[in-house]
Amino acid sequence: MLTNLRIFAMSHQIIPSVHINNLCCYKIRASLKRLKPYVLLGRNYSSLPGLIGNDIKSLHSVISPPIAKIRNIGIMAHIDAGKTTTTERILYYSGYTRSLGDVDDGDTVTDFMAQERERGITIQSAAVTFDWKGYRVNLIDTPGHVDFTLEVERCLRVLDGAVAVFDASAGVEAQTLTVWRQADKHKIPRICFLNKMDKTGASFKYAVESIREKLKAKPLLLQLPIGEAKTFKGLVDVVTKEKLLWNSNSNDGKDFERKPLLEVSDPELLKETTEARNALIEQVADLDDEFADLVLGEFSENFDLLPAEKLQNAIHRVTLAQTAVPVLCGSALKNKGVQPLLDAVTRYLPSPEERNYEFLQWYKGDLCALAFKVLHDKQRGPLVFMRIYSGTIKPQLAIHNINGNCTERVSRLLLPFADQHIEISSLTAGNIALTVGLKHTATGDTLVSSKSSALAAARRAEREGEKKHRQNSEAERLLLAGVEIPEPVFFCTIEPPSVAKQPGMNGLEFFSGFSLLLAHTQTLKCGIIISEVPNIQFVYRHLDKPLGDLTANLVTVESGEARPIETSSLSESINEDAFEGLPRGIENGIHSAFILVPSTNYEISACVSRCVQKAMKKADKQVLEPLMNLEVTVARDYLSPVLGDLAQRRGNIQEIQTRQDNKVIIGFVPLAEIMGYSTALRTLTSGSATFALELSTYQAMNPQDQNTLLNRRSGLT
Ligand SMILES: Nc1nc2c(ncn2[C@@H]2O[C@H](COP(=O)(O)OP(=O)(O)OP(=O)(O)O)[C@@H](O)[C@H]2O)c(=O)[nH]1
Repeated sequence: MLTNLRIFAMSHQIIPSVHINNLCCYKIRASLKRLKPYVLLGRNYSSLPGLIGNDIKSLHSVISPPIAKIRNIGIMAHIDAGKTTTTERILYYSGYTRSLGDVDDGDTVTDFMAQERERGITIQSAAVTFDWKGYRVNLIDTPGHVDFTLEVERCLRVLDGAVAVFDASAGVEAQTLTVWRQADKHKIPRICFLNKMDKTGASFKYAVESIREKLKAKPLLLQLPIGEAKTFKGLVDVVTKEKLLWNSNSNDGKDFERKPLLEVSDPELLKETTEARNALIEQVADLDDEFADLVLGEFSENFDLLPAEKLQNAIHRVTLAQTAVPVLCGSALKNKGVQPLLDAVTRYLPSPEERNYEFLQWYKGDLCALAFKVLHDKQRGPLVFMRIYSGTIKPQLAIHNINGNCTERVSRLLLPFADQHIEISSLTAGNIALTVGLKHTATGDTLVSSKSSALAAARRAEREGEKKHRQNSEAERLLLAGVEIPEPVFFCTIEPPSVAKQPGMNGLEFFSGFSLLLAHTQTLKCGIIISEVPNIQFVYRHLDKPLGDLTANLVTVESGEARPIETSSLSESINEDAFEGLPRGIENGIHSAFILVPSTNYEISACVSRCVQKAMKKADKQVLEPLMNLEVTVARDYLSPVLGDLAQRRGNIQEIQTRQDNKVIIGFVPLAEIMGYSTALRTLTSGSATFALELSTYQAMNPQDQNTLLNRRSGLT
């Protein structure tokens, strides 16, 4: 099937074949969102010369801040946890916007793509740069859909720290697990923000427990909520023993007061906070020897005397070592808790120089950058987002692309602010830059100042490698690791709806370097709209067991009669590896036959195909199909119909958990049975359920299902 599809793509050269690498995670939310028609930005971001808008405070004041003052941060979470809302508040409080954007109204800065506005979800990561209390924060808003896991991965690998946002009523959800694992892979220090503390069902305790249990992380409770759900009105800072209350008359949350907890006014809260602080001190002391010495020495008699700063420094070290995660809480929507979150970002997450990037020593201050995202701008051409690890980048600088082995020139250098960009004259290590003029740079490419600089770095890396007796190849040592693309589970062919749209398809060739996204709306980012995704094919596999002998008979067909002209046989047992190459081998054979024997007519192709089918039928084959992990969160009332539906889809339910008022169904389902599930689930549950899917494994199909599949494939049914 796979081979056939590829043959199809090959023989129709105008029709590119695209592999969709995303595992699907559909979430039923459209009904919950007020889908507004696309509106232009309500705010003006570009009215002043130099691309900078009225609403944006000048960034020119500190173009290249000291590296210790830089924070490259990502916000990651499950869909709908409130990343975009939190980002909007961050931009507002940091002074770069003058009004609060609202995802429900479709006017946020970070969700600037029309599609994102319409659909109310974050598809494309937008890099945003702002300042907070003397720190430069480069913030990448990462998407929450598993569909866009690749986007998340691209962004995560250039971050020095991340904020994981949770819906406090749901705790750790399926996608949080995925992004958490990705952050683990890239060793990114994190802090947790329990958002939506105002929401019905919000539970600080439940959310903290789920972090402990599901993420296997050690939560450091730096704050406690004052009230929950409807009664949520503020926070307690456990480290300083202060309460933070937001002025109920202020509708933007800018005004809040920080007051020490006093025995006279808050005896209960003070007691609770003192206990929480003592527990925190003990927990941190267990993880940090320096702090343990301090606590056990000077302050062992009375933890109250321990200065907040000493505790904060120890929390910073523990966060960096990733032995525990600070936990904060609030409600972005109700404008509570975001400023303390920003303080925590600058206080606990690392600066670029605190990350241990081994390769930096080989570049010795020369330019070394990683292209982590490429966008295509109609006017400016490719825009390359890059993280600068060492050296300085300037406009008109020629830079060498190690992966592409080419040198090209940066024409302009920009600082990214959502879809607005500020032109600058240089940018140093630790920053995230946006460059114009690099036409051959693709996502994942390593960029250095020159070929000779790359060679010098390679020599240093080699010497270091010898010292450490490492086996890495030169390329491995020199290149920053590329983005790992998950194994595809779908293949499809994309055709333009008409010849007129054909030129637009040429954009597909950019996909190797640009972001490939196939959204539910089937709108490709390069601007091609296709009405539906045709020919979606699942990837089936064949079991690794001997398949027996194969014989291919070549026959001629005369007057409807087949007359054997050649018989060739493979007498050895064939295992999976050989088998996988077999269809391609036969295909190649056919092509060669046409070339070598021009007189042979087209019947040979059909004949060989029948031969192979016959031979394969004789062989003892087993088809493996992709099996997905499925997690459905559904209100109790709808549990039965959802279970009934899953049974019909060959679902295998492992566990049904209770989460607040909801049931969480955990199990497996074959991918082939789950297509169109979002619509079915929406209908079954009146739009109240959500689900997440992830590839689990490939499982053997039972003989009946396998027969049905093979018959369908061979056109018999
Ligand atoms: N009650 C409550 N709702 C919130 C809060 N923060 C966000 N929301 C709502 O939750 C929904 C999702 O918010 P977003 O900010 O779009 O969430 P997101 O995580 O960016 O979602 P994606 O972009 O799809 O990944 C919206 O309807 C918000 O209004 C909060 O603190 N409390």
